[in-house]
Order: sequence, then C-alpha cells, then structure tokens
Amino acid sequence: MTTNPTEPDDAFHVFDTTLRDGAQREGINLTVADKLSIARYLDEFGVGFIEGGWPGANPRDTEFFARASQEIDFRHAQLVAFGSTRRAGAKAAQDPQVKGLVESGAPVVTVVAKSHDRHVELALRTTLEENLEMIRDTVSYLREQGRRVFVDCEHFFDGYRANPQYALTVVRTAAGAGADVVVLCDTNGGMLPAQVLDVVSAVRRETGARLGIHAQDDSGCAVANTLAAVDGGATHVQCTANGYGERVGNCNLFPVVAALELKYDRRVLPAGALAEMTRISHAVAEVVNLAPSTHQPYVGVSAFAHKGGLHASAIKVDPDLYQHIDPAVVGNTMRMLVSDMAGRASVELKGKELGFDLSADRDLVGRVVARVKERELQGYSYEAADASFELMLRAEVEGSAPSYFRTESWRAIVEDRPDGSHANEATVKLWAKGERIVATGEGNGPVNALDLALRAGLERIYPQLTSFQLTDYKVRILEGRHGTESTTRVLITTSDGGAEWSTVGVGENVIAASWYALADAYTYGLLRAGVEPADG
Ligand SMILES: CC(=O)SCCNC(=O)CCNC(=O)[C@H](O)C(C)(C)COP(=O)(O)OP(=O)(O)OC[C@H]1O[C@@H](n2cnc3c(N)ncnc32)[C@H](O)[C@@H]1OP(=O)(O)O
Ligand SMILES: CC(=O)C(=O)O
Repeated sequence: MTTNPTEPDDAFHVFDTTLRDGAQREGINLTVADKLSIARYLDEFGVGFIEGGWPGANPRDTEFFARASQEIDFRHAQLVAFGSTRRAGAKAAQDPQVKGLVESGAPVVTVVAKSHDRHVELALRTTLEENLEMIRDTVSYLREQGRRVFVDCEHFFDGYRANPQYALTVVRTAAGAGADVVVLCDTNGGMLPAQVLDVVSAVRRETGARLGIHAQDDSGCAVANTLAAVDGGATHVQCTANGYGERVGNCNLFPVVAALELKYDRRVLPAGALAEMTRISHAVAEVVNLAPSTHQPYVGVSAFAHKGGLHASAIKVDPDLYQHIDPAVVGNTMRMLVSDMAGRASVELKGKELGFDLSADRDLVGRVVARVKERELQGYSYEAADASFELMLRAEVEGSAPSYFRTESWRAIVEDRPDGSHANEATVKLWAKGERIVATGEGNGPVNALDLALRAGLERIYPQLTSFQLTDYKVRILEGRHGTESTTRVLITTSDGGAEWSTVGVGENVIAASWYALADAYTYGLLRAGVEPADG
C-alpha cells in the first residue's frame, strides 16, 4: 500500500537508525557535530533514509534537525524524524511531541506505536481501542502536514504471539491511516529467524501492507532475522552502522547490505558504494569513539585474515577456496597471519605480501616455518607483529637481519622516593656507524626512559627516527611451562605519522622484553624509511 507516488511499489528501503537507536547504546554520546559527520558518511554510503533522532526530546536532536537540512546537501538519503504516537486522550494536532516532529522539517517521520496488547494496558495505561485511535490520528495528522510516515510497531513479534488479531489490527490501522511502511519490530530481540519468516509472511498475506523490519540483536540473530523478514516479503530494513544500538545492539547495516547486494543480487546501494563499506564502517567507529571491531563480518581487519596452515595452502591455489567473497568488493583486504599454526604456504603467501617471492626456495621457507614455531614456543607471537616477522624473514633471505646499531649494554633504574614518587632513568651504550654512544633518558616509567635513551642516542646519526612515535604498548605474562620460569611478551606499535608497524619482544622480565621490541621497532622504522643498514 504505497502512498508515495515517486516510488514504485517494489522499491527497497535501506533505513539507517545509527543516530537514533545507535545513539541509545551505552557508551555512545554524540555531539551535534558528530551526528552531522555520521549523517554525511551514511549519505555518502547511499542509504535511503537517515533517522536523525527524536526532535523535541532533547536540545541536541532538535538542533541536529535544524542544522542537517541547512548544512548537508543530501545526495542519496532523506532525513527522518522519530517520535511516538500522540498521548492517550489528546489530539495529535495539539500534542507538543507530535508538533515537534512536524517542526523538525524532516520530510519523513517514523512514529513508534504499541502493537502488543499487554504494553497498551500496562505501559500506556489505556484501552486497546484508544491505542488504535492514537495511531490513526497521529498518522493522519502527519500525512495532512505533508509528511511521509513509517510506523514502527514496537514489540510486534511478542504481541503477535500473545494476540495476533490485535497485532494485525494495528498494522491495518497504520496502513489504512496512510503509513507508507509498517515496520515490525523485534524490540526485545528475542526472536529467531524461522519465527520472523513465519510472522512476516503471515502479516504480509493477511494485510497486504508494505512491511519493514527492525530487529534488536539480543539473541545474536538481528542480521539473520532481518534477512528472514526480507525472505518473508519485507522491503524496508532498519539497521545501524556497526550494529550500535540499545542494550547489545541493533541489526548491523553492513552485513545486511552486503548480503542483499552480493547474495540476493538486489541493488540497494548506489554503484560503487559497497567498495567503500570498510572505510565508512571504520570512519563511523572513529566518530563515535569506539575501536572498530576487528572481527566484524566483511569490514573487520580480521574478516579476511587467515591463520591455519591448511587454509593458506588452499588459498595459494585460489583465495575463493577459503573466502566467501573477494574482500576488495567491500573495500577490505586479505591478510596472511604467521604463527605456530602456519605451514609453508602461509609463509610463502606472507612473503609475497611483503614483497618476497619465496616460491622457488622450499628449504628456506621450511627454515622460516621451523623458526616461527620454535620462537612461538618461547613466547613470541608473530601474527600481531608483522614488522618483527619481516626482520626475521629478511635474516633468512638476505643472510643477516638489517641492522643499524649494536647494543653494548642498557640499564633501567626505578628510584622510589620518600614522598612516594618514582624517578625512572635509563642508560644505553650502543655502537652505530663505528661510533660508541652513551645516552640517558628520564621517563614516566622505566620503558619510556629506555625508549627516550635509545632515541637520544640514535637521533643524531639517524634523524629519520625523530618522527617515530610509540602508539601502543601491550604486555602479557606467559605462564611457565614444564617447570620453567614464566616469561614476558611485549607488543609495541610504532607510527611515523603515516604508517604503523608492530614488533614483538620476549624476555625474562618486562623491561628486557620491551627492549627487544623497541630495538625491532627502530630497526624496522629505519628500514621502511629507506635508510641503508650500517651496523655498529
Ligand atoms: C523501542 C525504542 O527504542 S523507542 C525509542 C526510545 N527512545 C527514547 O526513549 C529516547 C528519547 N526519550 C526521551 O527523551 C523521553 O523518554 C521523552 C522526552 C520521549 C519522554 O519523556 P517523559 O515525558 O519524561 O516521559 P517518560 O520517558 O517518563 O515516559 C514516556 C511516556 O510516553 C508514553 N509512551 C510510551 N510509548 C508511547 C507511544 N507509543 N505512544 C504514546 N505515548 C507513549 C509512556 O506511557 C509514558 O507516559 P507517561 O508520562 O504518561 O507515563
Ligand atoms: C522502535 C524500536 O527501536 C524498537 O522497537 O526496538
């Protein structure tokens, strides 16, 4: 029952609610500027609708609507205001909340309505008939005001189980009053795909209304439930970027649109948009200030990272053997992880990724595999330390590891002072380009002092390292095995302001392990910068 003359009846809607339901996630607190920035990313990605928030519910959402239409030249999306049906016993035309929706200026309004009889009686504290009247009146009023209206039927699936006739009457009432789409909501997120398929198919059959789906992820089934609803006849999917949302989250936009485009062969995004998906997902994560999930389907950095040796050996023949799609299609890349689960193929493919053709030297590849396994047994972990792996690989390929300095000794001292403060000092004694260097550093911890001493000692000889910055530092104490002492593993990430690289060090204590990881970090950085190796 489409009432929008500009759209064919079978038009498919990708409706994003990151700025409304996504913002209901614990830990997300968006400014108006953040919301504007996310809206730009979503429009660029090509979603059809952006639900911007609840105008009138808080000053931030009201300001967002005032500014979004002025400041953003939407190319693909229409802005949607969210609100509820009018209050019981009032008139929609006089309801301040409904007026706020009109005053937002948004061309589309989503109205949340009760569709579960128990919610009407307990939460709204009104009659079933008055709830229908609230829906009828609110939708008609908004239509008279020239708005396109979608109705979100809250708790629809639970309501349908409890009282199917009432739930169906709500759908008919909303559609009859002029709602373009009636959205069936799994508000508590407890449904499973087979149930969603059954209910959506039945509602479509019984009412003929145009249906949408809004699935919360409490059972971990939001994406599957959304696709099941599409199978049942829904043509409008509500999702959020990276699955942000109330409680555990909402339906993740990215796997849904990827599935629709790549597996249902349905064009739901503008041409070329899918290849931007990984970048857009990470950009939105940056704006909401949450680290992008490494294991998110399609867009996570681990989504196409292969660790098992057997996988690598098949991928060497054809990547399709262990990948459901070509990562480039969604703007991601395949990565090979080298660890003690690697075989020859893993090392060969990793070598290729790093620019080495190892295919002709079976013995060398075998030696590298053996070395990786032996070092991982000691506590090293190369899958998160590509730079240390490359230095080790180069040592095998080129006969010796690239080297820029030789260590005579180092020491780090922590002084506990009577006032409870600590002084951290380090001294390094090095040889570089034939010169003996003694340098000291004072830092906010012993590792920082060691890093500063190393930097102070080498900076004059290798000015390139002034741009290096330690950006991440992780320590893990590894249990001793078979009666041996425990050891410490340190992973360091270093940046030169553009690229980042990670190194690993293992030692009997945290400072020794840090030293090895730091030495690799500086060595690899100088190599990357194109500096000719020159040992002490
Ligand atoms: C499933 C969802 O995620 S829906 C979206 C939920 N999002 C939010 O709630 C975020 C924004 N909300 C808010 O800022 C506030 O809750 C407001 C401004 C909307 C309302 O605030 P208040 O007026 O203080 O009311 P409060 O939040 O305590 O209760 C909500 C009221 O709306 C009523 N209500 C709930 N659903 C509906 C509905 N579909 N139609 C009409 N009224 C409704 C409740 O019965 C309650 O009425 P009462 O005040 O007579 O008890
Ligand atoms: C509308 C909505 O957010 C829900 O029912 O979960």
